[in-house]
Amino acid sequence: MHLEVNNLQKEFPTKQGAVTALKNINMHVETGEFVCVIGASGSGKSTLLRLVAGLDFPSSGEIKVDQVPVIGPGRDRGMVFQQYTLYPWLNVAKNVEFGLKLQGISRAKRKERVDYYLNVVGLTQFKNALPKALSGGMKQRVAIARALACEPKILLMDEPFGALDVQTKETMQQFLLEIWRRTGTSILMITHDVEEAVFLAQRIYVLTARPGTVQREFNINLPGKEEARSYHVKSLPEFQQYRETITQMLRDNTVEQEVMVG
Ligand SMILES: Nc1ncnc2c1ncn2[C@@H]1O[C@H](COP(=O)(O)OP(=O)(O)OP(=O)(O)O)[C@@H](O)[C@H]1O
Repeated sequence: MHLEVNNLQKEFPTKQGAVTALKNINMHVETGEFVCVIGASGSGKSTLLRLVAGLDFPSSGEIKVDQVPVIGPGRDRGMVFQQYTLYPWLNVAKNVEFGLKLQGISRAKRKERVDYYLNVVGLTQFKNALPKALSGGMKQRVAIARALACEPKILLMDEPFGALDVQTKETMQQFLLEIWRRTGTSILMITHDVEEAVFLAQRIYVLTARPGTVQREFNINLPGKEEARSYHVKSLPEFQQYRETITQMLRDNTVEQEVMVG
């Protein structure tokens, strides 16, 4: 899998004139990589992910997955959003199965995949439950299983843990790392949480705000990449260093914006 974003630009027409949400964005994700995009509010993170997902079109530039230009949504890219997007009237298993049905996959194969991915996310016992009976973290695990079940080339995640409480969020981050290792899936994730990005990603793109441009790319080298990484990593000086550098970068950005507006 090779995802590339070349000279991407996105403008939105408004009554006050065009707003440039993204400008000259270049980035890539390779097979099995975990990449985060971080930026302050308004830096165009969601816009970027929507473009990669094919839910909107760039004003210029292009996005390719394995050399094929993105011209709309496709099963090569799985999406997980911040808000739980489960069908409330379908039970957990049927939610996971939904996309497979649309793909015309046979009943036997569907059952096999649903069972497999429910096991991956640890929700086998809840397969007959309706979403309303699940906690926020569990709902998000169903959403991840649903996206993985379609076996996309890359998982696109838009602040997937943004609506969860701190405790659940930490559990889900650890859990996502385990899934990533187990399935070898490639992940492109948007977040505004520096600690989350440094903990999860192998590489981080930091965006500036208005217009969103890539300010810097970081390779995150922390111990425990191969084996299960634990939260102890957060107390390492290297971790703190990454966190402080990126936080400062975002802060400077925000201050510049405020000065410009003021
Ligand atoms: N449909 C739209 N029409 C006009 N402007 C838009 C539209 N969508 C986004 N924008 C503008 O583009 C910029 C980037 O928005 P976007 O939501 O992608 O940022 P973000 O980094 O995801 O922000 P947040 O973290 O607050 O969600 C903002 O200035 C926003 O106002």
